[in-house]
Formats: sequence, C-alpha cells, structure tokens
Amino acid sequence: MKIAYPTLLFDRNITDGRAMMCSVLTLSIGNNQGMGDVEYGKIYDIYFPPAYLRLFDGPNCNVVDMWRILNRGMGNGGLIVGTIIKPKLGLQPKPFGEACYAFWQGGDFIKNDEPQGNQVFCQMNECIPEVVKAMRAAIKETGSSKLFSANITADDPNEMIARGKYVLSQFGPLGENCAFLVDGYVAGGTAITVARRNFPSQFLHYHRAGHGAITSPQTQRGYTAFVHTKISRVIGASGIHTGTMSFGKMEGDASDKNIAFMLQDDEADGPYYHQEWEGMKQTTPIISGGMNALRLPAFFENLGHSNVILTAGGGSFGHKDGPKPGAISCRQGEESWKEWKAGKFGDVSLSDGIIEFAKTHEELKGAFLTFQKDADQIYPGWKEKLGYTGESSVQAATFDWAKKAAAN
Ligand SMILES: O=C(COP(=O)(O)O)[C@H](O)[C@H](O)COP(=O)(O)O
Ligand SMILES: [Mg+2]
Repeated sequence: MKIAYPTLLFDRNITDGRAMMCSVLTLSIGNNQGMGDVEYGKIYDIYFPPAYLRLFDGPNCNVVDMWRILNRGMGNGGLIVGTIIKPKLGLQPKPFGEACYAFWQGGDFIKNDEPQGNQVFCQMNECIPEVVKAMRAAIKETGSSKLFSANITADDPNEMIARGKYVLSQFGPLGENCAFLVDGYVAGGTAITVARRNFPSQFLHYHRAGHGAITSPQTQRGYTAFVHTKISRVIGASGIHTGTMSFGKMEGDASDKNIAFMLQDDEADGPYYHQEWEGMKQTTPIISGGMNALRLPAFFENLGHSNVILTAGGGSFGHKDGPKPGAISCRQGEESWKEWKAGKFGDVSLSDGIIEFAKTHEELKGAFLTFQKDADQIYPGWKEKLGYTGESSVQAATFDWAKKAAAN
C-alpha cells in the first residue's frame, strides 16, 4: 500500500517556519502502528518532495570535513579507520586515555561506546581531559591529525548542550577534531536536532542502538533500516551506522548497499521511490559491528567504494599484536582491496589477492592469525598460502607474540 500525505498537514516550527520530522512521523508512523486490526504494517520506503525536503536542516558536516582535517583533500579521501573503546564496564579515565593513545598510533578515529559518556566510575570531566591529552600526544608523535566522537546523548536537551559545551571547552583549538555521538533511536530525532542546531560545526555521529526492535526483518511492524537511515540524512546526521551489509556480526544483507547509496548520492533509488536530494549534503555510512581487516575487502567490493567510516572494536583491540597493528591491518584491508582492483596481483580471486598482499604486510598477516575463524571462512587455504605448514606452525606464530608481549 502507498500512502500520500499533503505536506501541508505537517506542523512547522513557530520559531523559523521550518519543517519538523516528529510531525511527519506522528502521522506516517503514528497510530497506524497500534491498530488492533492491522496484521502486518511495515514501512519499506518514504519519499520527500524536494521542495518540502529543503525545509529540513540536512547535514552540515560529514566525512568530507574529516578528510580535510586528516589532510586527505576534499574529494575521495577513502576509509576513516576507527575504533570503539571497550570494555564499557569498569574502564576508568586513565586507561581510557591510554587506550586512545595506543589506537591513534595507527588509526584515525575513536568513538565512545554508546553506553559510555559519564559513568560514575569514568566521569566526563576526568575522562575527556585524558582523551585530549592522548590526542595531542598522538598528533605530535605521528604527525597526523586524529578524531574523537564524544557521547553527548541525554534525556534532557540542556544536559546534551552542557556536555557538548564542556567537551568543546576541553578540546579547545582541537574542537574540529571532535564529533558528537547521539544515540538517535533511543533518544529520538529531537536529540539529533538538538545537536544539529546547537553544534552545527561538529560532526554529528548518529548511533542507532535499539533500532533492531523495529527494523529487524523479524518484526511485522515498524520500518526498515533503510527508512530509519534515510530519515537521518533529512534531519542532519553527519554519519550514521549502517551495519555491515552481512559482512559483520549484526543483522544485514548485501543489498543494504542501497542504504549507503541513499545516504551519499544526490539522487538514488529506494525500494519503491526515487529520491532527489537536490544538493543536500551526504550522510556518511559508519560500518561497524564485528568488523576486522579480513572482512573489509569483500565489503568494499560489494559497496563499490571505501569512502566510509569504520569503527572496529574487537577488530582493532582484538588484533593479536595490539591496537596499533590492529588499526594498520584495517587500513591494509582497504589498500589490499584497491591493489587487487587495480590488477596488481594479476587475474586472481579477491581472496587470493588479499593473501598475496598479506605476505608482505605484517599487520594484515597478523589479522589472519588473530581472526582464524573468519580467515577459514573467507580465505580458504590461507594457512598453506601464507606459508604455515600445519596447525602447530600457526600456533607457533601466535605464541611467539604472546611471549614477546609477556616479556614487555
Ligand atoms: O560497539 C559496537 C560494535 O563493536 P565491535 O566492533 O567490537 O563489534 C557498535 O555499537 C555496533 O556496531 C552497533 O551496531 P550497528 O553499527 O549495526 O548499529
Ligand atoms: Mg557499541
């Protein structure tokens, strides 16, 4: 069923006459979802006439700003290699800062895990100064810029603004290197707009914990991840989690690349509607959830490009040699895919091309030894091809490192 609403039905702001998404959703999702006689009521697509679309804020910054900050130009800057600081339970400010410092030796971007922000054992006013200290040191030592996404999600807009102001006061001249994370499904679109309007110069990082309750293919009502994600661009998210399109641990499908096209292109096809964005800036896909270097090449091949943000928690900190090689291995996941695509390894399959690259790149090779289950699945025969002549030689390679780490 298709339902068309005259856009005049939707409320406008009294302050500036602009459109408001909550009014659109009150009608279009609305009471329909609670009707007793509705058996199946899932929303698969949503379309905004361009004249009405322009009444929404749209994004103010996105990955293009990150590329600029990282000195990669403004055009085709490629993968932002990121991670998530874990564990979320019990980690205190100092070790939090140390974890940031360690990852930034090889990576670009770190986000608070969504349940972190101001836990009693890791308060923002102690933790953020550690992050800033780590960032300053990492920039100085590596000569590259770094990015951090601070969780400002809260029930109360005043609390969100207070958090944002506090964080910016600590980052000072590094303010641009700081994104704000808002958990936009649980806190709602209003929280996204609070951040978009109060902090228009910060990258607005839309995390979507909980969305599966309504977007999962298992549910018969609600709306799809496609609809949820598309709305995030309209209301101004700079980047939003898009899952891993079946290449990670979260629910998803290879065809979810349509979600990325709808976020990044100036016009794109949804399952039912063709949307013209008429110059509204792109929202950058953030790929996350069980990702590691080994899973990236096929992900990029399916998507067709690597202009996305990666946040790999386990994929970085779980790497057998630690977070720096973990981060570098993810970057090599991108490089190896690009080289394979450019024909550098001849006419070989993607997985053989990546194995070829790993032979001369320790960090990616280390990812094979770390994520062996993935390696077995995605890269059949990897052990022999990388020169491990049996189970014991694989174990020896891993064991060597364990000994080194213990000695350090
Ligand atoms: O903490 C993680 C992933 O950690 P890890 O990299 O260790 O698996 C994120 O919250 C999920 O990506 C959310 O899922 P989605 O990105 O699908 O919204
Ligand atoms: Mg998380």
